[in-house]
Amino acid sequence: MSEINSFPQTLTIAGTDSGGGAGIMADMKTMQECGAFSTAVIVAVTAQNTLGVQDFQALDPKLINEQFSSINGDFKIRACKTGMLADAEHVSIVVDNLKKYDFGPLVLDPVMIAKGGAQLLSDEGINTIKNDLVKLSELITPNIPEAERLADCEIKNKDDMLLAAKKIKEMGAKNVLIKGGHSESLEVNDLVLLDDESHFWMKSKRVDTIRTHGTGDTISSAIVSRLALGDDMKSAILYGKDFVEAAIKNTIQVGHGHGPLNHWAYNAGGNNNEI
Ligand SMILES: Nc1ncnc2c1ncn2[C@@H]1O[C@H](COP(=O)(O)OP(=O)(O)O)[C@@H](O)[C@H]1O
Ligand SMILES: Cc1ncc(COP(=O)(O)OP(=O)(O)O)c(N)n1
Repeated sequence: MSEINSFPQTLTIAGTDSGGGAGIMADMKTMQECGAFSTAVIVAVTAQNTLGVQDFQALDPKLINEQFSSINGDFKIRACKTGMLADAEHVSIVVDNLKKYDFGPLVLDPVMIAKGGAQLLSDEGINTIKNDLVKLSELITPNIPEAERLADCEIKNKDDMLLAAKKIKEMGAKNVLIKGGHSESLEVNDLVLLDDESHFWMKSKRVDTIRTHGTGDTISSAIVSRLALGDDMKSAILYGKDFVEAAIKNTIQVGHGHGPLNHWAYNAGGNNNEI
């Protein structure tokens, strides 16, 4: 007889996206495709579609604490991630619960601003992430504007990215992935700075599309899933990059704006990596 909770289980702590493309919705679709059973603590609810974020509200702290308790009381979570955390109070609630329960390695996706421009984390919330949450993370995955904010520097080229990654690692993150999707170049360069201070670049061709809603959620969730399945950090990150690349390349036509990714593509054999 198989043991209860032997199946790889993950947790996403984030906000919902009514449009289905980002946040907890993208996380759970990705985790499903990557072979993990996903659970979720909802921190905030957004009214959102591919055109932008129309409204959002963070949940009552008591209900957030109860969700953590419910998950801890029944499942064996092997790896977890955070996404949209709204404000300083909610970041602190998450920090307290991550200290209280063992949910395995944490991948911190420091979501700040959605592609449509909506601010999903207050300025105070950014400070609380820097002071209290970064040090709990096994991996932090900022995009370029988020890395600039965390490291308090401007990123104009690959040297700047490496400098920022080193500064963020000094804040207490074990491993750092700076995603290059927001650069101007025809090539997308993601930087990985590992625990042992070594670093490498993940290079891919920029796909000419506006359908990139939820790219950050998708790569971080694929990484979390692979960690839960037993991969080491480097293998999990490389897998995450392949997964998101396939999901961006194989566009699906949904919505009028920044459309969602194709989360089926990787398993359908959709990533022919030419570079
Ligand atoms: N147009 C694109 N073509 C190819 N890869 C992309 C593109 N946009 C983003 N990516 C990749 O998607 C992942 C998420 O990157 P990014 O968009 O920078 O993060 P976020 O969604 O958090 O803003 C990274 O691996 C990045 O290289
Ligand atoms: C609820 C929620 N969480 C996160 C995001 C941001 O997702 P991201 O992967 O950075 O993609 P964009 O929204 O920037 O396209 C979100 N929008 N909503």
